[in-house]
Amino acid sequence: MLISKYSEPEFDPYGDRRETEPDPGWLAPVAEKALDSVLALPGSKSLTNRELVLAALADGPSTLHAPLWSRDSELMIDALRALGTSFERMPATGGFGDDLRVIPADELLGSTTIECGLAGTVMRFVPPVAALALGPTTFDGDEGARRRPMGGSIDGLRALGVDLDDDRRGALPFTVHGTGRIEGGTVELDASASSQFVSGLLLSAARFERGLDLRHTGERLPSLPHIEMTIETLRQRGIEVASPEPGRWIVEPGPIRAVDVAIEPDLSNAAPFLVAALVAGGSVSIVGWPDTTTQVGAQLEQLLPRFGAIVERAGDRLTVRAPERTADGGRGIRGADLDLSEAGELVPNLVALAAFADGPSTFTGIGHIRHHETDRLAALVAELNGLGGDVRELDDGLQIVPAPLHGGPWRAYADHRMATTGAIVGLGVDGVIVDDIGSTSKTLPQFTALWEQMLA
Ligand SMILES: O=C(O)C1=C[C@@H](OP(=O)(O)O)[C@@H](O)[C@H](O)C1
Ligand SMILES: C=C(OP(=O)(O)O)C(=O)O
Repeated sequence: MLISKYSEPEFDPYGDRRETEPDPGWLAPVAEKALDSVLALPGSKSLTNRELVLAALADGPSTLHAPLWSRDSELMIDALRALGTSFERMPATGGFGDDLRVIPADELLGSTTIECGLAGTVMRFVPPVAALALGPTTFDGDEGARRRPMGGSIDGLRALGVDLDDDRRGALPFTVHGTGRIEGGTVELDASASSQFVSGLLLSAARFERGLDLRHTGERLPSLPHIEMTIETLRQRGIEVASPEPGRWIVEPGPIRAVDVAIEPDLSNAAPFLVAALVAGGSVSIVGWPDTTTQVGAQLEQLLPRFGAIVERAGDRLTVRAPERTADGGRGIRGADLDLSEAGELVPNLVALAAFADGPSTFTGIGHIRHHETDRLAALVAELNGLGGDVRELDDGLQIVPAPLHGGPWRAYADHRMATTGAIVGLGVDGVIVDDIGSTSKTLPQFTALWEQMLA
């Protein structure tokens, strides 16, 4: 933009109000009674954004039933549209919004800029698609997104012969100079900072001339279930994928079949509601819980009993009940020592649960969540300790010693899961004010409405 000496400052309709009326934040409601709630949840972010990419690369139009409509999925739609994909919204057949028909481009075209927001799935899954497009595509995102590691994706594409400019070396913003084709072949990359480096390459790999033989070289690999999810979505579209040994994946080249898919509810977004049953007492049920799934949120069924929860499955309904109250009126929540390397995205909500337990908890295997929407280890320590908590950061985890908490401000750091964690703490502690509950729009724009429904 050319700014001349005489230009007026850009008109900001909220400018004055922001100065005089600072956002008061969201006063988290305290649970006044035991819960008895049955909830349905919108579609999975991880499934929606994988299916969007695969549908855009497929050999014909695909329909997504009950996809997630949220900031992350809409950024993915915008990104793929910018590369030439067409989308048609269709009346819902269930779920929380329209269905979506995805019509692949005849030829993917770059010469565009893609806004990733704070979405890891957009910044790591779309660059290979941009390399398959003709022309340069520049990627950028929120301030927080520029702090998220991109080295795995960038190095992986470079090793495949793709030309990229990354002035900030391994971080946004960067430009992919797409030539319309990727030769493919053997690649090594270190995905210890994020499994999404692997998923991003696997999702596009069937469109590489020689497919992909990918090896992870780092010492640890977080969020394995998310890689399993990627493999499963590829297989559903007729792609041959093998994993002959841990940390190695082979994708054969070939057409990506156009299929209609129903998106499962987001089981990781079930976490705050299910945890609420233990903090408030009573029970919370989620309907539409799939029989089998690759979503890591399904592990809540095994994880919550470690804290004393009673979990039942009846048909498509998962119910979590609080344990018996203790003789002195305590919640009866137990502390738990857990390796959460597979389930990093559940950590913030489980930390809130551990803060109300009757003994300490230690969560390990989660150093990589320092690179999520914010440094989640530092953020959880700062916010809980700010309310009187006793949380300590470990090399690759957290130790949570329950302590009496008091009300006060809770910063979300633009992180949806920090915001929902503040809501959980606020159920049990009067006066918790979340500064940015709107950040839940990243994956669950209906969060406050569902929270109120749960408490009604
Ligand atoms: O592929 C995905 O859909 C995701 C992978 C995981 O990322 P990391 O491997 O970076 O933890 C997870 O935490 C994130 O919420 C979603
Ligand atoms: C880490 C997360 O998101 P992203 O897909 O942006 O990595 C998350 O949702 O917890």
